[in-house]
Amino acid sequence: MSEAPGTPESDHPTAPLLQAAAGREPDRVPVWFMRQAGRSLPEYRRVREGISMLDSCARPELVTEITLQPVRRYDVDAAIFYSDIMVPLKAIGVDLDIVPGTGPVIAEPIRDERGLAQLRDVAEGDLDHITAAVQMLVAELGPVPLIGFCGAPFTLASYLVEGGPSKDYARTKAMMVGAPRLWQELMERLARITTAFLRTQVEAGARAAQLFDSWAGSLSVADYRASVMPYSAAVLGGIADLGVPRIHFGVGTGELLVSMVEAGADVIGVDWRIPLDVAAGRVRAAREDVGPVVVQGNLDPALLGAPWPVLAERVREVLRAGGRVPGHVFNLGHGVPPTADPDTLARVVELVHAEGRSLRSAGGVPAVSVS
Ligand SMILES: Cc1c2[nH]c(c1CCC(=O)O)Cc1[nH]c(c(CCC(=O)O)c1C)Cc1[nH]c(c(CCC(=O)O)c1C)Cc1[nH]c(c(C)c1CCC(=O)O)C2
Repeated sequence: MSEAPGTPESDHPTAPLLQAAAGREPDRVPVWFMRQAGRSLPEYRRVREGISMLDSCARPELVTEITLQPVRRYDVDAAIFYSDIMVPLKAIGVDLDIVPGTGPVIAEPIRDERGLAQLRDVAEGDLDHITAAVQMLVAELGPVPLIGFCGAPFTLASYLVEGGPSKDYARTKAMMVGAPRLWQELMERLARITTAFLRTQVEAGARAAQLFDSWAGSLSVADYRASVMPYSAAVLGGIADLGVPRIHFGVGTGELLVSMVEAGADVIGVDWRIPLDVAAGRVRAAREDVGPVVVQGNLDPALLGAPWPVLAERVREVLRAGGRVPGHVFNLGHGVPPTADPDTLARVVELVHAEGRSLRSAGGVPAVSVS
């Protein structure tokens, strides 16, 4: 943690991602894809051969190569650090694996006070491989900003309590409402661990940070606000001093967007279930004090398999809706599916860059000029 924070805007003031995140109008609509690095790319499958997911995350040269692969292939406006939300837990010694085709699996799920002992704070040296990987990466990336990320406490808790992926999060929610003190302790520990993971990435050179609360959309607003939001707010607040834009994302969060912004987002990630301008409108209507809302999203990833003319029209629709919001970062509504055709993603990037600006101005709302 001896690294001084970078100078996020001043060294590359024109990075479109950072401009859009600040509510300015860049020369082109920035675009990147969640899970742009990974199994949809043949070059990824090649370098991962015979190496487990978690091992690959512990090798800085491999992390660098895999993170760069989509940047080389597509003209995306950001790289996202190749890692996993479970990596900081692995780094503090939690016995877990990432099982191909299943996802994260926990050897001893956390169900009581005793289980909590697995979650110690991050100590000096635990995240050195993360620092090394980020430093190696930013040296190669040049002007393309790196986005650091972490899983939000609720999404991580869902894996730790269930023991693996879940459809209903039944044990997690039962603990949340039935054992509030245990829940609080679990969430506080996770907030500290994930904050350390995120700070490490930003201090090593990441120029934006995304909090993935992928499964928060399973919660009611009341439960989210009472039992989840304070801990996400602690993570987002815990990196506020670093001065990088914070993106807050979840799936199925139409009802939670206002609370997620309140938790501390500079950019709100939106899935495909709600148009971007409607999402921004909800936030502004509820919270006039939050300032210009910047959105990220929100093409339905399933549509990547549709015939190009149909898909292209849907991309334009997203750009028009984003054009009615003061800042838009184009993305999918969730991660790139493993079956996605990389050539299709390349065409989406081209289209966003070619038509994004004019579709934005056709959208109807004058650009907010900050500078
Ligand atoms: C769901 C899941 C997790 N971890 C894993 C899964 C997938 C299980 C499967 O489908 O086989 C395991 C995993 N995670 C990752 C990989 C390798 C790459 C790939 O499969 O594309 C694999 C095999 C990279 C990753 N995993 C993650 C990233 C970073 C985010 C990104 O690239 O956008 C990467 C490269 C983050 C992650 N990791 C997890 C979540 C919920 C998130 C947040 C993003 C989301 O909701 O999809 C838990």
